[in-house]
Amino acid sequence: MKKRALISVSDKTNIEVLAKGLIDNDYEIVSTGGTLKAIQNAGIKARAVEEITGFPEILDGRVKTLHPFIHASLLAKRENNRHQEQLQEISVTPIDLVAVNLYPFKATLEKAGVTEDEIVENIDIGGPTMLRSAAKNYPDVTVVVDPDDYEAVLAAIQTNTLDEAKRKELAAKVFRHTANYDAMIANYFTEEPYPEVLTKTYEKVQTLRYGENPHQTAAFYQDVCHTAGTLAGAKQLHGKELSYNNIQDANAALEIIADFDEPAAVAVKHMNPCGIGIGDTAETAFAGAYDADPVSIFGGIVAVNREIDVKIAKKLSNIFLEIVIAPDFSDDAFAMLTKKKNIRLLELDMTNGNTGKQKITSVMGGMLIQDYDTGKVTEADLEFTTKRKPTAQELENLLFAWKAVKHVKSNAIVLANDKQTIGVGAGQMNRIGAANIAIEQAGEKTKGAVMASDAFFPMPDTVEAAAKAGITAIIQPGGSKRDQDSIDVCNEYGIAMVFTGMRHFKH
Ligand SMILES: NC(=O)c1ncn([C@@H]2O[C@H](COP(=O)(O)O)[C@@H](O)[C@H]2O)c1NC=O
Repeated sequence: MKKRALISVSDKTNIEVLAKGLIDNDYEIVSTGGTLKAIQNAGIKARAVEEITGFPEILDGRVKTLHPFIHASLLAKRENNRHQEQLQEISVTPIDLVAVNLYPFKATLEKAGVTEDEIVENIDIGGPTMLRSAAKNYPDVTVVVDPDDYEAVLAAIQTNTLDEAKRKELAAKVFRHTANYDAMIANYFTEEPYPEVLTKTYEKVQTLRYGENPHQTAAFYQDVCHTAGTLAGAKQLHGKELSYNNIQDANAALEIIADFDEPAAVAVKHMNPCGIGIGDTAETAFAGAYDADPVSIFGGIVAVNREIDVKIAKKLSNIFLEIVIAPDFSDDAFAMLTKKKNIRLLELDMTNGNTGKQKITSVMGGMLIQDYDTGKVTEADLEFTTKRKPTAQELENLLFAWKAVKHVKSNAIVLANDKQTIGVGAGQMNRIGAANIAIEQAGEKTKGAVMASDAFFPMPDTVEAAAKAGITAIIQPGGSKRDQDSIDVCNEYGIAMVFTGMRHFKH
């Protein structure tokens, strides 16, 4: 007796290859409306599903294969006599292979000007139902959801090697596929940012050579939707594959640059900025980021939010860098940078600053989710706490330093002057420790510079250290029981201190 295959596909790629291969291997084909037409147009024999069900396609295609005859023929166990008798009682022939792919829900969501109706109509119901029935019955039924698998499946049929293990692999792929599909639909319907069940879904971008260290395995996954403006949406123009640490650092660079509208450049090492510069042009911004710490930038990652021209490329070429990210590279800049085999160049339109809505951190046994820290302060938000108010120049530096310190691991202190960071104290277990590192790094440049602290000063020691180093203005959240002690020290040394009322912890 001939075997029976049911083909019902939205993406009709290579459908004739599959259909012909099956016919050559003594299958008969049953198919739905558009798929049947495509198969018959290729000169291949196939029967309409209505012939099997005795029921017409109705409700504009909402019901075509949703029929007990179809699901009985998919779910009946071959070794189960009762199942076989019941099939005979209703005169239904078992189906041995199912090739189904689903209505393009994701592509529909991403279509410009799409209507709610169109989105809802692209929720496939009959397809997943057949896929799941066939996958559940994998010991007896082969299920193919991916057109890329047609050839391998045909080859296995041909060589009689389509065993239960292979059918189980195909079934697992189906359940991952339908879970991903349903998660996209669930997320489309869900407005609640923290629903009782979280159905995030990700697709693999690449298996990485190793993780944070060579003895760890790793892979990079991207959100199935919304990758525009993110690292996952970047185009790699040159260089070898990104590593796990590259991805983390590049992401940190993008999160920082997203906070700046004006020309800005950032150099990142180990997820902390070692230099941030802004300016009237990308060239001056990069000069600032470079001069901020010409030592640490070595082996780092640079992101610039404007086109990289040949002048910047020349400077970049003089340093060993892992990655350069920019919205564009001029032709001569690209030619110059690509002479370096090891540098990776990523093109990314970062103007919309899309870092994604939520930040996820894994913890043992679960995960934490929070909004991205998109908090911003302007002059109007500041509380002027000291006798001396900051000058216009100091104020500009303070607001710049505040943007920078937000992206430094806590406890964080940033010193800045003249549109560039000059000292960064990151990730210390006490605030004075972070301040001392920043002050030491800035050296003589501290004179007349400003200081930003990501959280309040629990005691006035950091202010005292700032005063001794020649810092003239400080920005910090305020809110400590001992704020007044810090204010008193500022007044003693003529330092202008402002409170933001907003904390920027980053762990
Ligand atoms: N409603 C049903 O009974 C049904 N059965 C199969 N489909 C889908 O219809 C598509 C194929 O349709 P056609 O062969 O008419 O182009 C496939 O993506 C398949 O998953 C259905 N459509 C949606 O639910």
